[in-house]
Amino acid sequence: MPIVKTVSRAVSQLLQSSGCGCGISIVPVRCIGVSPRQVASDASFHSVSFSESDHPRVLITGGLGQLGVGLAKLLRKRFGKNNVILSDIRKPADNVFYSGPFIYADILDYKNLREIVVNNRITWLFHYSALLSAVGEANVPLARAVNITGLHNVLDIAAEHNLRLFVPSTIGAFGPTSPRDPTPDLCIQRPRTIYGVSKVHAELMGEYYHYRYGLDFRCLRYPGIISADSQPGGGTTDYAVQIFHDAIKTGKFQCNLKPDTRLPMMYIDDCLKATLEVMEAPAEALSMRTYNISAMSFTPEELAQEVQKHVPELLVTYNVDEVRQAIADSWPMNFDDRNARRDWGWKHDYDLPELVTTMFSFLGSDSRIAQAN
Ligand SMILES: NC(=O)c1ccc[n+]([C@@H]2O[C@H](COP(=O)([O-])OP(=O)(O)OC[C@H]3O[C@@H](n4cnc5c(N)ncnc54)[C@H](O)[C@@H]3O)[C@@H](O)[C@H]2O)c1
Ligand SMILES: C[C@@H](O)[C@H](N)C(=O)O
Repeated sequence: MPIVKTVSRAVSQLLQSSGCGCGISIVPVRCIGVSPRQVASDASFHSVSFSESDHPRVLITGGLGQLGVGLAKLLRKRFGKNNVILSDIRKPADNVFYSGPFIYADILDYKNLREIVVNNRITWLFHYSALLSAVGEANVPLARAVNITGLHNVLDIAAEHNLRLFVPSTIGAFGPTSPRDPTPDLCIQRPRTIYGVSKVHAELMGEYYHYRYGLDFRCLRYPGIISADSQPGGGTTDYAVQIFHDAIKTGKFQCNLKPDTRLPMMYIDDCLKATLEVMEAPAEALSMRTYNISAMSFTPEELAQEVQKHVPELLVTYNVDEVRQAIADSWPMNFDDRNARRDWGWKHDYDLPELVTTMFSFLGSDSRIAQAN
């Protein structure tokens, strides 16, 4: 394949001329600053860098989903509004459009993505575009394209332009043969969904690019994320957001998982805090490039009991969705995140009671069932 040949030629040229002390048999590939889609002749063109003291120039892909708008808000507070560009293939709501830079970016369009990175002098990329677990099973070809081909585009552009790259992984990157209670960082990963397979692929490709091309790849495996002001995009853990809306609007909630299905979960503020922290962590602190992060773990029954402390009238019934249940039954019940806590000081703020109180105060406790009826 021509690309492979070009890269290997470039690599051997570099090995001969760089004077970096790399041996041929055991290659410390961090010395090799060649990106996979870039020939050696224009490598120097991309070596233009910015002062270390500058704020990063950030691009978020797939930014109009459950997590991206909150991430943009957090990063804009830290780095300045105009240093953070939100992007997606969907049309943004007015409040999002007017809150800071927004741009159309289809991650399947390699040239367009590269143009955005170049024209905006992007230095950090948060790659949020994905099809989640349940919608992925409903459209495998699209999930494969977005989650795998899209990731390849992002990886190549990040390597080529020397970006720091964050790609989220998930509890869904584990499967029925993984230890489930708790699930450590390093263990068997044989997920049975296209979503999970694509996320294991992302973890491995990101780490490979890190060791092979020196890409500054960072990855967290998120639990199911719970947020008040954004809707989940078609996952297995969506019930844990929907229950709050239904409790307030109708006082009735039909859960699509069995009452005793235990899954790791996290409030969005903790998730976004961890994301910024791992991106800001000094490289020397990171003994790994992919970390589990954990906060709490509960079943639908336990969540319903906590919600009923705020809305005692809430009626919960169960109508199990076989696809989602099978997925949930293959996922971790508890996540072991000791490495994140040790390496870069990860610490969550929200346990189940604080999560539920915060969700209700956000959603407006005075609009609860009593008023809705
Ligand atoms: N929300 C969670 O509970 C959770 C948990 C673990 C991991 N994650 C990961 O975090 C990331 C963000 O999750 P989310 O919940 O915001 O997802 P989401 O499904 O809500 O949003 C994904 C976004 O990707 C966009 N997208 C789809 N195809 C695209 C394309 N071709 N080009 C550009 N954008 C495209 C969609 O328009 C959508 O806005 C994902 O990678 C997801 O796997 C999320
Ligand atoms: C867990 C996570 O990856 C997502 N919320 C899903 O259920 O698919």
